[in-house]
Amino acid sequence: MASPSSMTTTSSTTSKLVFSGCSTSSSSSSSPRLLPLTTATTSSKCRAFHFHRRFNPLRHVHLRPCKNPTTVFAQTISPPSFIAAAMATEPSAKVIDGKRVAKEIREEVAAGVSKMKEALGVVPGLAVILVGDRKDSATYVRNKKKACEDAGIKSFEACLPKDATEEEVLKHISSFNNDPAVHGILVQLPLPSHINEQNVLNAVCIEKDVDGFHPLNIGRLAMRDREPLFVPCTPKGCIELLHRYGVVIKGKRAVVIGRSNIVGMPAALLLQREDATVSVVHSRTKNPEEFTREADIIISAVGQANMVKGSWIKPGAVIIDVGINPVEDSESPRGYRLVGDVCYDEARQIASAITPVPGGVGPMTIAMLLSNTLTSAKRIHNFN
Ligand SMILES: Nc1nc2c(c(=O)[nH]1)N[C@@H](CN(C=O)c1ccc(C(=O)N[C@@H](CCC(=O)O)C(=O)O)cc1)CN2
Repeated sequence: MASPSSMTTTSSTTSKLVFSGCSTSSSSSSSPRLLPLTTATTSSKCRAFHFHRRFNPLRHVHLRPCKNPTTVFAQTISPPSFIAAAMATEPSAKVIDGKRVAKEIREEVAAGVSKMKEALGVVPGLAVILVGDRKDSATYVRNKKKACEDAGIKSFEACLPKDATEEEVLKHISSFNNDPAVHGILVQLPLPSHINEQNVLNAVCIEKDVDGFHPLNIGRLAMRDREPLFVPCTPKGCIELLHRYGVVIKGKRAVVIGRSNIVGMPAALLLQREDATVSVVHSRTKNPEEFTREADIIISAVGQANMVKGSWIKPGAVIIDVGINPVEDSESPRGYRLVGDVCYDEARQIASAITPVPGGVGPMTIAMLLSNTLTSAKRIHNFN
């Protein structure tokens, strides 16, 4: 299991590079793992997309009930078991394309923004506060600004030096709280260590808290029959991917790996609100693989490259990999490449569906931010 210090949500591209292989066996991570015949047969039979019939973007997959009476499985035509054994060396999980879904959402938001502008003459506005000179944070803020521009959302920015005081940050928040052109406010995390994150997040007015990190919004997320005004963007993006790919959550066993405030904790709350039975695995969990192996749905958000091995995964599970970890790669022009928390090559042979890194959950974070900003503007202006 990851050490406590590495149990962060996503590691940055500026953080230390690591070598991290997949399998603990002698085979390399890039070579296909040969599954035993029994595993291969099981996984091809119950390659379990748990589809809603109502909406299914994977139209080429035939839907038919599995022998398990409680679940609907999607299957391609079942091959004889000897073919299944041969196929077991090929990756067969469906790739959940977050980049494509995020683009769709951004287009939906752009359409909503122009509708609002036409009807009311109001343009939604998002204010971003960036403190310090972390390269990764600066890139995320730049990408958020560009995404706003593309969707027709006005963006406001306050860039403060790394030695800015907490009072200065609070002053900017207060000014955005009082600005009627601003409908959403976010403070890019992490903040420099001398600034108290809690004080800062508490200062954002909850009606503009598009990151959903205000304790009142998180508290409502945790309570039954209460509705938060906003849900944090990355976990919301994870659930949106499951919905858009027709994965049934209700009644399923889910494991969230990592308990950060930004991803793990709210992801667990969201899954619970969707009627999953949820376990949270963290740095102090003994034998995390035993919990993970029971899960129909895995959301991993620890920031530890290739931590979740193929042997941790139940055949047919759906995997949402939130980790973005740089690993040394001399063949890449940047000298590194990004990998997730889950050993992708191994997982693709066992899971029924998986998000890639990059191009999975990452792009959804910004798409959900735009969506939350439009929702906020609509609520403030009472526009449906
Ligand atoms: N105030 C916030 N701070 C942070 C959040 C957040 O939601 N609110 N999340 C992360 C960083 N983040 C957005 O802020 C973010 C992370 C990753 C991506 C993304 O698109 N990743 C790409 C890969 C990018 C690359 O090549 O480097 C991907 O996974 O495909 C977008 C936004 C921490 N801080």
